[in-house]
Amino acid sequence: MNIALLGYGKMGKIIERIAINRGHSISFKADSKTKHFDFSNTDVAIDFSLPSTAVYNITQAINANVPVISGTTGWLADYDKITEHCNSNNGAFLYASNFSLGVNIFFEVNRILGSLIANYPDYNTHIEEIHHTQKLDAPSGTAITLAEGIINESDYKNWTMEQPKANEIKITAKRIENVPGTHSINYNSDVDSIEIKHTAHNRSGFALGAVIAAEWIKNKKGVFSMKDVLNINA
Ligand SMILES: NC(=O)C1=CN([C@@H]2O[C@H](COP(=O)(O)OP(=O)(O)OC[C@H]3O[C@@H](n4cnc5c(N)ncnc54)[C@H](O)[C@@H]3O)[C@@H](O)[C@H]2O)C=CC1
Ligand SMILES: O=C(O)C1=N[C@H](C(=O)O)C[C@H](O)C1
Repeated sequence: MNIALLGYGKMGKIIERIAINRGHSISFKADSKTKHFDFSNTDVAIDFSLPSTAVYNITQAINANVPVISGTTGWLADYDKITEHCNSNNGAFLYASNFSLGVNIFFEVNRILGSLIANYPDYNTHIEEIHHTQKLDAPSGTAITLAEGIINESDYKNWTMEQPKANEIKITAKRIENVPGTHSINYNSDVDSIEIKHTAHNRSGFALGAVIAAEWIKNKKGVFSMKDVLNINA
């Protein structure tokens, strides 16, 4: 399969290596200097770029009738606009805040724990994410997905990075040199605490998940998530 890399930074380079190891070719690589995207020899596009460029990149791929997956975070205010554009053009699009298998399992554990603790209001909920210092957005897309997972199972209505109100989940974002991505959810009461945590040791898990998603979406139409790729029905 021929893959276009929309974004050739830390993630784009690892995706290239894993895609080639799995027998794929790179049709073109776009970075901040690329003026024109030539999708003529592309089966699937993979966008890992910047919060400010993801919407443009995804739109270009959809307009060229090329299935596109995006791992770029920090642009989700436009998610509904993109899914409408995809559906009205009979395109194929998949966004995941985190492509790693481990985090997608973690999302399910988070959801189940959130639904269990929802019955016990003595526990205070706190999400913490830690990333490298080059990260442009905060909180991380993964932390937002984790918060939404808990909100869907409980009386929480929102997340915040400020002082939380009673129905808000507090998210703390820390930036530390070279950390690929660590997420933990802590439930704390006066008598005990429960914590679940996912630690990425490097970026290969994200990149492998993105290539697997690209292989999966080829020849499909619609808007998808990693639940579809990994066949998670929980
Ligand atoms: N969903 C997931 O599993 C993961 C998501 N991410 C997200 O992916 C994004 C990229 O992460 P990194 O590769 O670490 O960042 P990076 O800063 O290393 O790379 C971004 C690349 O985008 C390029 N770029 C800038 N303008 C562009 C344009 N108009 N078109 C195409 N490319 C352009 C830059 O030249 C740079 O090479 C971030 O939003 C990050 O949060 C990162 C890791 C995993
Ligand atoms: O910017 C990163 O590096 C990462 N971004 C994603 C996010 O915002 O959740 C996924 C991963 O944690 C690495």
